[in-house]
This record gives sequence, structure tokens and C-alpha cells, in this order.
Amino acid sequence: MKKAVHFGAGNIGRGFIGVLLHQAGYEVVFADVVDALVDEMNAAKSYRVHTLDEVVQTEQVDNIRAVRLDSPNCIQEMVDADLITTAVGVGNLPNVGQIIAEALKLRRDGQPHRALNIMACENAIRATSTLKQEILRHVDADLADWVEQEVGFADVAVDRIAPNRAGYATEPLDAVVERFFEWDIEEPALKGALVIPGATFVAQLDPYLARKLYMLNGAHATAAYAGYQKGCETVLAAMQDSEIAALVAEVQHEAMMGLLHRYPQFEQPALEAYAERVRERFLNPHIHDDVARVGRDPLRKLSAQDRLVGPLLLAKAAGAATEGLASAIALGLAYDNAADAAAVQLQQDIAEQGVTATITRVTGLTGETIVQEIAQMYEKYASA
Ligand SMILES: NC(=O)c1ccc[n+]([C@@H]2O[C@H](COP(=O)([O-])OP(=O)(O)OC[C@H]3O[C@@H](n4cnc5c(N)ncnc54)[C@H](O)[C@@H]3O)[C@@H](O)[C@H]2O)c1
Ligand SMILES: O=P(O)(O)OC[C@@H](O)[C@@H](O)[C@H](O)[C@H](O)CO
Repeated sequence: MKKAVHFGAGNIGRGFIGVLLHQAGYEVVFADVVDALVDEMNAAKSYRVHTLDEVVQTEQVDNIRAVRLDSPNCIQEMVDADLITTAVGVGNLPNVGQIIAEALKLRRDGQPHRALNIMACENAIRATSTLKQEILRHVDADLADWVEQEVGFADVAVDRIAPNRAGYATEPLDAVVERFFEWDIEEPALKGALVIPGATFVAQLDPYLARKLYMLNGAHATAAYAGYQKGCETVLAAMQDSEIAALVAEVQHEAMMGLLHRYPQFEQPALEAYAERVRERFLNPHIHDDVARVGRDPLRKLSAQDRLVGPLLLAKAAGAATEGLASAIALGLAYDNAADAAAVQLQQDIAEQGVTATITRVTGLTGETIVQEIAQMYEKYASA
């Protein structure tokens, strides 16, 4: 039986990556930093995934175990693994990279030619490449050469809404997801054969990743930040507000214009259908997805390559309108949720440094006109 070690036993780790790898015939070992979660998984040896729809379907994922990230067992489990995946949040990849580097040292000495692939399933541009750089920081030149030859680092785009489980779950390990999923894997980067039924193997990932991050996650963040401003608790409630729904569609349209210019292989009708399908998913009445989850970590979401500034730059390069994306960025700046550490930091930065300096530093945007436009919109939202 093939073995996968998956870092991050959270919503998407259990609700998507874990279940697809289980269906693909892998023995799945989870690595996490939360002791109680690891203990619970080792006691239960299985968990359930509920697909939320008209009729709730429940799938059992069994033959699992778990290790703590910082335990020797974690390193040992990777020595004979066939696949390593992560869903820990992109900011946690340095930590994971250091541990994987330790395992690769043992693997080179023990199983030097056993095929291994690594995929970081995070919402970010080329997170696997980021993880690879983090791993390489901890290896010498000889090991780096071996890593280049023997380890596949495939960038991916992963898409499945996995909300928080409160209100749905009866067992501590239950995960909840929507029915839809898409897992795009950049095939040329793989070493050896990788078979994951349901995954899509693509020659060039960038268009798929940009489409997902900009037309789904950018729109999702817009709904969350606009919804927060209007006191909506969930994405569904936000999308039921006609002003917010129109802004979400405008953001998707601007992102689409940028994508059509940057990736000429896309066709407008197909992207419009993609956008509409995404909005339908946000309106799924069976899913309660908190705006606080979707808006979490605004410093990351407002950063230069991420879901709002990335498409704004593409749309600008295409000569397309950007008012919707500028509004979404301003709404993100106004996201003052005291329960979100990054939002608290952002508000402190704005208070101490002013909004213009904060926009430039956080988003990397330098054009005076766009920065002023966002600053003015921010003032309007912040004083509302
Ligand atoms: N939830 C979704 O709908 C969804 C969909 C697609 C992609 N993603 C992406 O997947 C990643 C995880 O998101 P999530 O919603 O599952 O978050 P989550 O908070 O539910 O789960 C993250 C898990 O990672 C663990 N973790 C944190 N640091 C770790 C480390 N260094 N090593 C091992 N485990 C660690 C946490 O304890 C937690 O169990 C994020 O990058 C997110 O953008 C989420
Ligand atoms: O996970 P984040 O914080 O990058 O983004 C929040 C949501 O947009 C995200 O988790 C989506 O639910 C997911 O990307 C859908 O595939």
C-alpha cells in the first residue's frame, strides 16, 4: 500500500486532501501541531466527511493515524512515504520545510531512488515552489542535487469549500465540505507515476491557479469583507445582499478581463460560466461559512501576489476597469475584526502610519492614483 504524509489535519486536510488520497488507495498519516487533534485521530483511527447538499452524504476515511509535527515519528513516517502534501496555511510552510528536510537526509541514505512527490495544497501562487525553497534552505549542496533528481515538487491549485464544522458535526473529527472539488496538479514536475482519481493533471498550472485564486478566492474575500461591513455572519447572507452580489460579480469580471489578456488560451464564455458557477457555490443554502473564516488574515489576502492585488495588476495591464477590485481592497483594509490577529495588526498599522503608507507597504502598490483611490474608498468604509 502506498503511503502519504499530510501536514495539517484541518478543514481541507481532512475534508479534501485526506479523503481523495484515501480513495486513491493511500494509507494517510496526518501531521499536525495540535496535540489534542493528533491524539483524537490516533484513538479513532478514522473520521467522517459530510458532503453538505440537498441530501447530506457521509464518507468514512479509515486506516489513518497521526503524528505531532515536532516528533521523531513525523520524520520517520516520511522516510518511506510515496507522497507528502500540506494544507497548513502558506505562512506555516517554513516550519514544515525544515522537518521535511530532516526526513530527506535520512531518505537519501536509506531509500535514495524511491519516487517521492511533494505538493503544498495552499491558497497561494505556487506554494509547492515556496515549500521547496524552504526545504533547500536546510540542506547542503550534495543533498540539494539529490533532491533535484529524486523528488518531484508539483505546484497545485486546490478548490473545495470546507467551512468550519460547528453546527454540523457530532463527532470531534467530522469534516464538512461542499460537493464540488477541483485539484489541478502540474504534471511535468512529478517524479514517477501519481494516480489520484478525481485530480486533474495539467501541463501548465499558472492559468488554472490564477483563475482559481483571482476569480474564486478574490470574489470570496470580497463577499466576506463587504459582508462584514454590513453585519452579515455568513457568505450566504452576504451574497443575498444585492449590492454585495453585484460587487462580487464586478470583481470577477475585472479579474476575468485581466486573465483573458494574460492567458490568451482562456475564452470569455468559459470564464463567465466559471464565475457564475462560483457565485452559485457561494449561494449554497446548505453551507454556513463564516465571513470570519473566509476573510481571515487580511494582511495575507491584501499582499502583492494574492487574490485581490494580483488580479488588479492583471486588469490594469489589460487596460480594464479596476474599481470593483479597488473597492474590495478598501473593504479588506476596513476589516477590523478584533478576533483576527492580522486584522488587529492592520488596524494598528493604519492608525500609526496612515492609510496611504499602509496600502503601499501591505499591497506593494505604488501608483499614486490607485493608492489614493483605494485610500478614499477606505475612508468611506471606515467611517460608515
Ligand atoms: N478550507 C477551505 O475551504 C480551503 C480550500 C482550499 C484551500 N485551503 C487552504 O488550505 C490551507 C489550510 O486551510 P484550512 O481551511 O484547512 O485551515 P484549518 O485551520 O482548518 O487547518 C489548518 C491545520 O494545519 C495545522 N497546522 C498549522 N501549522 C502547522 C504546521 N506547521 N504543521 C502541521 N500542521 C499545522 C493546524 O493545527 C490545523 O489543524 C490554507 O492554505 C487554505 O488557504 C482551504
Ligand atoms: O483559505 P484562505 O484563507 O486562503 O481563503 C478563504 C477561502 O476563500 C478559501 O478557504 C476557500 O473556501 C477555498 O479556497 C475554496 O476552494
